[in-house]
Amino acid sequence: MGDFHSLGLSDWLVKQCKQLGIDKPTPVQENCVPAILEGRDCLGCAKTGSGKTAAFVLPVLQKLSEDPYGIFCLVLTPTRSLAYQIAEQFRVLGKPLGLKDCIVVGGMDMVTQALELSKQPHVVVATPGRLADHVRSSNTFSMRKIKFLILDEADRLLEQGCTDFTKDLEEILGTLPAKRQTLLFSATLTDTLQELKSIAMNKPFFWESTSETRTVEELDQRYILTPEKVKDAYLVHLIQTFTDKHDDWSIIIFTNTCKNCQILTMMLREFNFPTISLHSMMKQRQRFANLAKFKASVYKILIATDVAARGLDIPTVQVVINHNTPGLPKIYIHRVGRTARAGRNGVSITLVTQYDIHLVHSIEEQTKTKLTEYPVEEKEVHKILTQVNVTRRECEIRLESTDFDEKKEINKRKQLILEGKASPVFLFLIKMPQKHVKQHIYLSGSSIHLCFQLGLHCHG
Ligand SMILES: Nc1ncnc2c1ncn2[C@@H]1O[C@H](COP(=O)(O)OP(=O)(O)OP(=O)(O)O)[C@@H](O)[C@H]1O
Repeated sequence: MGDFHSLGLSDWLVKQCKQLGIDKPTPVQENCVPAILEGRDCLGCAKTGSGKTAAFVLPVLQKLSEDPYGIFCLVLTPTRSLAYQIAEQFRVLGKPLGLKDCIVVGGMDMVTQALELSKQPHVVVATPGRLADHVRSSNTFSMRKIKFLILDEADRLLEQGCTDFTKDLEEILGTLPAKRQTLLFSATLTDTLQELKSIAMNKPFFWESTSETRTVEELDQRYILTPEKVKDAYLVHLIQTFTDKHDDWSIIIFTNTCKNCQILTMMLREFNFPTISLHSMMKQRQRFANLAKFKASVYKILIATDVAARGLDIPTVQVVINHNTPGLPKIYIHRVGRTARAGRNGVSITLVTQYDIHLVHSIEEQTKTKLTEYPVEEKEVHKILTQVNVTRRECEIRLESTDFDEKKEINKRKQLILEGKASPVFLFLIKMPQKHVKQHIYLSGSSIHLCFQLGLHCHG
């Protein structure tokens, strides 16, 4: 393996890498950096935690230093926290350049962002929805001269999942010059490869790690077979044993819904575990604050939905627990990839019910790895079973007495509006005094819909 000089990077960049403890290029960097410096489009598919971010940040900074102007590079990424993380890498590695960056994500003030965009930053890191909003509503910035378009977690950006980015992407792509370099990176590219190839203009350089397995060797992948009703007791037991043995470990627990995330957080706190949550029903500032506290190890346990499954780079995370078995192997790959990063060791434990066994089989098939059983003293789990289940029930009741479900309903409506499926001028919410009845006045264009909502059911 060569060094960063031999890839064609300048002294100042090599020095910056050294300062970050990055001495030798990883295979994805070794292969993609020279191709990008040559001016080629690039598709890079490498395992989680293998340094894909620097594989695009370094050549972009090199080119930027040769001809600095704004806006030089646009990076698109599916989640807000990832946008901040990528911008941070640009900022740190590009410090000697006096790099100006701008982060454009939802949940933050649009006017401030518009102002920053108008100052022509060198690099814009954005989530597609919010950037498309700016493209539609503002003419104070131009991306007509960008040299680089980067899609990080490219397969997620291009797939048509619950958050469908394709419309926003089309809008953004329409404002970019045809002559540019397009770089696409992910740990799971193959599904959408054809689509990705058609987005890249030049004949792209394609690099995929040759390893047989899709997950890293340093990751010890385990499962626990458990009936649904005993899951939480296993979870509490696992955390107890990990925290008894290790002071400096952080744990990420993935679960399937925002509500479950909230309930598990409340429940683990009842057991005095320093727990914090991250999900899409939280305000953006709260999400950042929680993530920062977790990164700083103020809280050792993060309970998250898949909003945190991709890209997050937190070196202290030693354990990933899947409270539910992911339905798609690629979600599994990204989730467990939050540990065992950059050559470190890590453990993942997936709680599997009898209904999920087929999911484990398809995960094993895709990752080309066999999950092994995690040994647990069942007697210990049974000792805490009743206490755990009662605590969970209490937390559920406590959550029901808050406006959590109502917020969910409002978020759903906002999403519909954003997707253009409803186009209200305003959305008013009036709370009725009765315990379970809420009245929503909902102005859609010129017509007013009065929705009475009973619990979760909306009759409008
Ligand atoms: N050449 C290197 N040597 C050592 N560490 C590195 C090197 N390049 C990057 N790193 C570090 O490795 C960690 C993981 O890098 P990065 O977040 O870019 O991974 P990734 O491949 O994008 O993972 P994911 O697919 O999960 O997003 C980071 O902390 C980064 O600073």
